[in-house]
Amino acid sequence: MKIGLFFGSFNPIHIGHLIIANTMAENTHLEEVWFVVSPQNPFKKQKSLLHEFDRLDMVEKAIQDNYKLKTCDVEFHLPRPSYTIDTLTVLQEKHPDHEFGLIMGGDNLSHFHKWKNYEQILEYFRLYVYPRPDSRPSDLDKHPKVSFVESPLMSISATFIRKSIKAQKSIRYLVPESVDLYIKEKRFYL
Ligand SMILES: Nc1ncnc2c1ncn2[C@@H]1O[C@H](COP(=O)(O)OP(=O)(O)OP(=O)(O)O)[C@@H](O)[C@H]1O
Ligand SMILES: O=C(O)c1ccc[n+]([C@@H]2O[C@H](COP(=O)([O-])O)[C@@H](O)[C@H]2O)c1
Repeated sequence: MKIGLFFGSFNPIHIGHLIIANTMAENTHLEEVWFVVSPQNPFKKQKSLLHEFDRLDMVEKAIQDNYKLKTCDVEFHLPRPSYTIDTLTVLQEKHPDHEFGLIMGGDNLSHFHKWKNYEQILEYFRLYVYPRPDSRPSDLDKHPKVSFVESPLMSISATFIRKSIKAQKSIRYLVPESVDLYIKEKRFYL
């Protein structure tokens, strides 16, 4: 099976992530998209980073009615910070029959040359990139293993959502209703 691995902090998951995952599942050869929740991005040190279990719960609530979308908590059991090459090695060993590709936003492609063993990732895995406003052009834009999936640009970010919650503003429509209710119930990001 062809699986797209969508790595992220998802702090919290928002409709941008869901549109990206669905676009990839519908418009590429990928048959399923797995949301791989990362406990700790090597480049991000955030005070407002929720526990990984809470972020995973929100992803589960957001994707429950779409059979092509799944969650993956493999990085919960791996050393921190979460280096993608190590996770890919573990996943490929666990699932030798699956063909994995990586899904990311254009902002992550611009910084991809700083990732651990990025050349090795590109040797073995295809990258499916969703364009993001203000992403800087990258030398990898035309790499044979990199495919841009053309789709409408979205300015939405988890940072904007966290700021809105702190400022007591509604985040209705920016996240699925189930996630909005859960954030309110748990008083996250206040
Ligand atoms: N609006 C968007 N357009 C394109 N890609 C996006 C968008 N939002 C998130 N992504 C991509 O989704 C993946 C996970 O992103 P992440 O969980 O960091 O969300 P974020 O909104 O960028 O969060 P934050 O604002 O906290 O940095 C990354 O590959 C990121 O590039
Ligand atoms: O492996 C690396 O060197 C590396 C460097 C930066 C980011 N990543 C991963 O990229 C994913 C996107 O992170 P984020 O926080 O932008 O959602 C997340 O899974 C990180 O662990 C991985």
